[in-house]
Amino acid sequence: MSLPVPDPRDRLIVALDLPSLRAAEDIVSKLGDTVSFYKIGYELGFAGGLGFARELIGEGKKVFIDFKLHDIGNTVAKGVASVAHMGASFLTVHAYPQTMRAAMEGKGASPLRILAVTVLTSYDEADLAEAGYAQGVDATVRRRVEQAGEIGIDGIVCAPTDATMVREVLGPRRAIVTPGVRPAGSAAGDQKRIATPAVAIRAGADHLVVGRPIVASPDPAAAARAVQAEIAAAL
Ligand SMILES: O=C(O)c1cc(=O)[nH]c(=O)n1[C@@H]1O[C@H](COP(=O)(O)O)[C@@H](O)[C@H]1O
Repeated sequence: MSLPVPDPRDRLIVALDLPSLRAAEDIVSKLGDTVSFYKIGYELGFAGGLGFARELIGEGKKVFIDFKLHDIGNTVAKGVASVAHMGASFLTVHAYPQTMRAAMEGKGASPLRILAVTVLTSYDEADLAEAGYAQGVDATVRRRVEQAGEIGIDGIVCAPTDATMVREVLGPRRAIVTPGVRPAGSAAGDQKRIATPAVAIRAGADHLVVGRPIVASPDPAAAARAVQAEIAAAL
């Protein structure tokens, strides 16, 4: 059995990393029907964005809550249950076995999909070593994906540069979501393990998360359409 093929528009997830509801409403209205899937993380989430997430869901948009949960199992499971009640489509947790198990238990029979974050795209070998990990990026990602697969996780968040290996280890049935996506010529910012939309799709990503190259663009809708066109051409 393989994954249901996402609607092509749902392959692009726009990260609403914005400081206020007003800024988020402005971008969502500029993006209009072009974008169907939004990610809400720390910045907007802690600025009233969870109510906005419910509004987006009410308007038929899909919402990815990206709070990268990691806590004791009971706290994770109950937090996940609350996100499931919101009607969100995706939620991130860090790929620690206890945390992943608790999250899968907490979502119950809801359609919420739990995504496990392997090694952040802003980390390179030196960052991982500084954080006390003896293994390098590849080995850490591989081990976490193996564990996520054993636990029966719904999907993985990884760098586009890891996606080929992740697909091999994970098999065809679970989702791969890649941030760290940069259209040719756009600034990397703090991202270290990046690739273009076409490379991410060809490596096996199901969904791409793009923030600044779209939300900080003078024409966000044109920037989103350009990413979607590159995705469509690479499929
Ligand atoms: O879980 C995530 O979405 C995530 C994981 C990761 O490893 N790297 C990463 O950049 N992200 C998120 O993806 C988005 C990328 O935003 P831009 O770098 O502006 O495109 C941000 O909202 C990050 O929080």
